[in-house]
Amino acid sequence: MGILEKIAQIQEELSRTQKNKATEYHIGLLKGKLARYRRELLEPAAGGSSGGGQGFEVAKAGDARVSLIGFPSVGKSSFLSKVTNTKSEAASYEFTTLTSVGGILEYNGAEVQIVDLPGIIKAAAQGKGRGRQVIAVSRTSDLILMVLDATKAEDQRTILENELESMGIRLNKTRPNVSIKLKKTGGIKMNSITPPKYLDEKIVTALLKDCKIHNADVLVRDENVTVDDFIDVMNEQHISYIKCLYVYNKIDAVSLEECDRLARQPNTCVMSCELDLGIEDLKEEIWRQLDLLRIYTKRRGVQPQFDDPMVVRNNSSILEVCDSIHRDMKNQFKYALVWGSSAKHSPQKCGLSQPVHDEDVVQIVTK
Ligand SMILES: Nc1nc2c(ncn2[C@@H]2O[C@H](COP(=O)(O)OP(=O)(O)OP(=O)(O)O)[C@@H](O)[C@H]2O)c(=O)[nH]1
Ligand SMILES: [K+]
Ligand SMILES: [Mg+2]
Repeated sequence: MGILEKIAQIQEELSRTQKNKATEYHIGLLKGKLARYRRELLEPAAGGSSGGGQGFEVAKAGDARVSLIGFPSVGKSSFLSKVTNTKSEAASYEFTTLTSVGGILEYNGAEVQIVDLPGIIKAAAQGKGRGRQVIAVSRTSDLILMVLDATKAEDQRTILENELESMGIRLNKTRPNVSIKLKKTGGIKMNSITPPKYLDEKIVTALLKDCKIHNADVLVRDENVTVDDFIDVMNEQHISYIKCLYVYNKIDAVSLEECDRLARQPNTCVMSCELDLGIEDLKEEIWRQLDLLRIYTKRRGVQPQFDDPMVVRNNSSILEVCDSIHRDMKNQFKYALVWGSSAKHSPQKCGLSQPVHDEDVVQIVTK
């Protein structure tokens, strides 16, 4: 039996197994097996390309990457052409775009790479259409824009979420707070801060043994960790936690009430590429979600260039600022002077580990 059939068989068994206390354990095991087969399916064949496909993937550029995921003809290419200088062909027929196309959106002095992708369809994760390549690219992004058609049925969003989910992408979720430490002997032990509500040592042991792990210390730091979360941590190398913003396009074609209803959902923006509605709000929301920091570097006695910030990721420190200036900078570093909200007094003298905030002014003093 091939992997696809095995997956189908487990999915079928899961769908006909009633969920209750008595079947909980069995369902957990089935899910563990499902994750294992999916992982096998996604592992690149020896000597083959790593999922992106030859010539499919665009090179990374800019300070962050945003991918456009959606069904055919929802307006992904129209959006790329609208917010960047790159033109991606848009047309009324499906699958107009057949490869990935990258463009740069300039916002608040940052360069955000927007990647337009072919439309994906149901069963993309099983190899239908360009689905797997598209999902492989989306895995490399900092934010997924799930582009939806405001005129289409509600289930488009769930179908896409399921496709991404089955390829190991977790949207708007943080990594479950569990650690698995492999050992040479001693069997499997589970410890926790407060007893987990949805996990016990029996299921944890069975899941690990199914993956040929017989000795490990499991530490559950969050009582709400589920069996699915635990399976994700077991398959960690294949799971990506990525932010997602849901974007309904074509609001020019729905009623005001419908538009209002869509816009009220969490993590959601609405727009019309055709009538140029909501585009500026969406750019602002993309900026907010990416959580980038603008740092103005200055030389001694010279005003910083406020129109040309250096952009670093959230949770960066002076070290990352140094690395962005020059690969060798940290070796010549003596101290930094910082003006702005991260400084206790202005300027504050600090070392490499000092965290920076958005719009800090930084002067690096070298040896
Ligand atoms: N009414 C309306 N039509 C739009 C809007 N944006 C795009 N369209 C139309 O929708 C059709 C598809 O647009 P594309 O940008 O090609 O969509 P896509 O998602 O890139 O499609 P594929 O590349 O085929 O997956 C085109 O005919 C566009 O003119 C909009 O805001 N409102
Ligand atoms: K199209
Ligand atoms: Mg397109």
